[in-house]
Amino acid sequence: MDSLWFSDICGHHVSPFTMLDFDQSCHRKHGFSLENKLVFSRKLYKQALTIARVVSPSQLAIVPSPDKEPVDPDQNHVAWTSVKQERWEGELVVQGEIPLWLKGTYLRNGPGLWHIEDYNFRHLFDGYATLVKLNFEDGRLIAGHRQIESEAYKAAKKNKKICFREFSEVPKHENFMAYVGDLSKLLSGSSLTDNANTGVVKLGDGRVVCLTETQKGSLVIDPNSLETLGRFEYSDSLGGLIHSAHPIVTDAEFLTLLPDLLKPGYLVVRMEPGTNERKVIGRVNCSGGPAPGWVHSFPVTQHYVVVPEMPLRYCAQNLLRAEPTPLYKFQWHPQSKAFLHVMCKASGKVVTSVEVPLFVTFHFINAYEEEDEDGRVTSIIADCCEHHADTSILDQLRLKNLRFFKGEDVLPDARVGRFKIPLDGSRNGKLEAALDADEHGRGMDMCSINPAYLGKKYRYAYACGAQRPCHFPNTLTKLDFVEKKAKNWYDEGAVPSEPFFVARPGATEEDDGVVISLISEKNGGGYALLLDGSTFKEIARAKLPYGLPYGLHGCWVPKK
Ligand SMILES: CC1=C[C@H](O/C=C(C)\C=C\C2=C(C)CCCC2(C)C)OC1=O
Ligand SMILES: CC(/C=C/C=O)=C\C=C/O
Ligand SMILES: [Fe+2]
Repeated sequence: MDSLWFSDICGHHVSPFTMLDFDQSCHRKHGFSLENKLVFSRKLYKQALTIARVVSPSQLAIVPSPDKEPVDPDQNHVAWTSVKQERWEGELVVQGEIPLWLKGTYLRNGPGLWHIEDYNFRHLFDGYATLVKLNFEDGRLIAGHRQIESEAYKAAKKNKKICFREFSEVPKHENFMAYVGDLSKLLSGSSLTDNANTGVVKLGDGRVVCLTETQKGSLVIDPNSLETLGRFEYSDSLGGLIHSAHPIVTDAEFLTLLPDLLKPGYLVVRMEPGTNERKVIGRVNCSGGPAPGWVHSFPVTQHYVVVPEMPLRYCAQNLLRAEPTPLYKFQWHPQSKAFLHVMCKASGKVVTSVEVPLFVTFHFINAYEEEDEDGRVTSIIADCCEHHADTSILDQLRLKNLRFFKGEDVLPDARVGRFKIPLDGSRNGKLEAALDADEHGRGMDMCSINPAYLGKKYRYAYACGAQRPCHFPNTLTKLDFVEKKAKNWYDEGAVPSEPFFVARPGATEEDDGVVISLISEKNGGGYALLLDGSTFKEIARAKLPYGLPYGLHGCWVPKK
């Protein structure tokens, strides 16, 4: 029989199993068989064996061993537990119906492996990237996951220690001279990670790239095999080490922001499909603060790029530190104020810079232009998942906080923050909630929209909200900005990842499509979930052979 390198789905130990051994082992230890627990019939075993790719033992150099995962059941939710093996692929049993028009691959990236040997990482964003795929065709679903082979991941496996600077983790130095050497490597960027664990985008030319906040962490992958094909080399000489983790990517262009830490500001750049060269659209100088604000994401309208300047700013001193600070590589500068800058995409001119109330956001949702009756643009609306100008969400995403949940309501409140930016020369913009945050349990993050409405007036967004008490966004929510209402989906104890909207080809209604999410369950299981974009009711789910760790952002690769 083909042998599959499987770890125990219940996280007890790691060893190679045949599929049958795997089942028997589960039965021995837990009193249930894989068949009962995972709705895996013998027939499906056979199917899985023919479809599943055989993984060589050498690919499993790093897998969790039992003593490294927390033993307290309150602390080992599969969402915050390292992925159980390097890779897997197989067909899933579908309950319900996958629409026949849904043809293509949903890819989701995220930090899925949070330890090297005995060393456990501290922050959610530190984990080595795990890429997941859900390939839909003819109502069937083939799923898979695979570790991204970044230099940082390969070096960690080889040397059995962290070798590059991650979000909060820094390689340990043997002595002071090694630390000084590392500082010089930091300036050149060579000590920064290329662990592309944040998102994945499909460029207009079809290339699929995994991304993180470092420019060197732009890695091209094969969307079918999930193999890492190599680094995406930017061929321009714009330099810099970091960029926004969320470029705006359409079939026509790739837009991103390059923060300038030396002369505080941002370059707004554009790359055409089929090229690797970013060209500068324009530059925005910061209006306050010693450094640019963190630009994890930014919004665009049809004619403008909105450059956010958050008071949560990059901090050169914190970048150099060996131990994480409470705000990691950032610092909170309320006195430096918050601004939004609006740049014309065609001319690169900054048409306005307005001061806005202090805010904290990872994710902008969308933006659009408002016009007067003569068709003149009078203002810009920009929506984001806003954390009430409170940076404590960064601390809440430490693994010890995520793993330790005793039922207290500790998730800081968030809302859909709606900015109004006047274009009449006024110096101030407004920030208000777009709807009553109680509609979505005062949790708000990880959003998506119908991509056809990017930069245009839109009505719906999909995001993660909260059913309290909770310590992490635990619902999927559909936001209706016209009715100012939300529809919520909830499964007790489950951690859903970003709801991703895929429009039905030919649809004329904004919400005509499906919403895809991957759910990590409290019993260690997991499933792919499909909701109807309009009713927000479940239309299909498919159980995975084992639950996957939490993931961040995804993209859709339609079948050619
Ligand atoms: C959110 C989110 C952040 C994330 O980031 C990963 C990395 C490696 C970030 C690194 C850095 C900064 C955030 C600030 C500037 C320095 C640098 C070290 C590049 O993944 C996420 O999802
Ligand atoms: C998981 C998350 C942010 C991810 C950034 O990419 C936020 C969760 C709660 O707000
Ligand atoms: Fe993000």
